[in-house]
Amino acid sequence: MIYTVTVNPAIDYIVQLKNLTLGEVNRMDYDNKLPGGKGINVSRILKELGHENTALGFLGGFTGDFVDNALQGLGLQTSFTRIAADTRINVKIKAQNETEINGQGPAISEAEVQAFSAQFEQLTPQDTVIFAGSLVPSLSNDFYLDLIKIIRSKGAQFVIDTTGESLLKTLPEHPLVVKPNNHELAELFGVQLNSIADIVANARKLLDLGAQHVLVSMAAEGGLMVTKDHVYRSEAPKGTVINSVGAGDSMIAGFTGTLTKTNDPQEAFKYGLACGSATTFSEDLATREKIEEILPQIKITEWHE
Ligand SMILES: Nc1ncnc2c1ncn2[C@@H]1O[C@H](COP(=O)(O)OP(=O)(O)OP(=O)(O)O)[C@@H](O)[C@H]1O
Ligand SMILES: O=P(O)(O)OC[C@@]1(O)O[C@H](CO)[C@@H](O)[C@@H]1O
Repeated sequence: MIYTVTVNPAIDYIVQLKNLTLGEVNRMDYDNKLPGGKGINVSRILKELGHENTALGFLGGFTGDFVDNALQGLGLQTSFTRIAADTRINVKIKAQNETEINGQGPAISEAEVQAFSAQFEQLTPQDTVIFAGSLVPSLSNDFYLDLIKIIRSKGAQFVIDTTGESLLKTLPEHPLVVKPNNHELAELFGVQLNSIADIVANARKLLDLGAQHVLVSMAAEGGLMVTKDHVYRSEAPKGTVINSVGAGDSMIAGFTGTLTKTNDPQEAFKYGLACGSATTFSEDLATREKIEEILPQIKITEWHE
């Protein structure tokens, strides 16, 4: 079973207007509320692809009820821990350009954390846990790492989509895959990445530090997969960009779902790329139909120095 963990879910409040003028009263042309949070997005794409999964995390208040109902409506399997405080609302403004205003997230009590963490005792070596998204301020920076240690003690795999020090700390526990984008990779090692060779050299550092597979996403430039013996590259298919929210989550879902099913990293990379682009070309997250439309356009080649 694949589990996704969204510690800090959200209602993604999508607001569309032609022009946003700061300091003025602006009127929306269109708005929509979607269940959001990176792990939840991963779960939604996994489900589209037919990979059985359960979404875990914390939900509270009327906003938490909204997210829960929306996920039930989508037919997602969930096991969220209820909390007293309200789940956050993240504002996504689509005007001349895209602006996101994400909430910090609710406080989570020690008892709520205990109830959540107890679920990890049931894991088996057949399970994979995907952590994605920010922590809430009341949790320690080692929250993911402590859970990862439990996961590894059960022989299960984990995937983590985070950045900076929080990512580096998890590498000795051998994540199945990590997926920084090229900017995050540069920041992680305090370097400038001026060429594919630079990106590959720094992605290799993540392998050396313990990651089993490294993907580097490069938005409209496509992506790279770096393994011990090979580097694969793909351009991104061309299309009209409608929504960039969730492209990275979709890539993680496509890659991890396919890898755990087929054990074929190249096939998994292909699905990851197709899911990322399919979401970019959709209003909400990609549907299976859109992913299947994009899949034949993905061409992976081996990259050599
Ligand atoms: N403009 C685009 N055109 C085509 N494909 C895209 C585009 N943007 C993203 N993708 C696809 O989605 C993948 C993931 O996107 P990106 O590199 O933006 O991840 P990210 O920075 O984690 O995204 P986000 O945080 O916005 O979800 C890319 O590797 C690419 O395959
Ligand atoms: O604040 P975080 O947890 O880093 O990111 C949360 C978020 O921006 O990520 C998703 C897109 O990747 C959205 O659904 C959600 O609002």
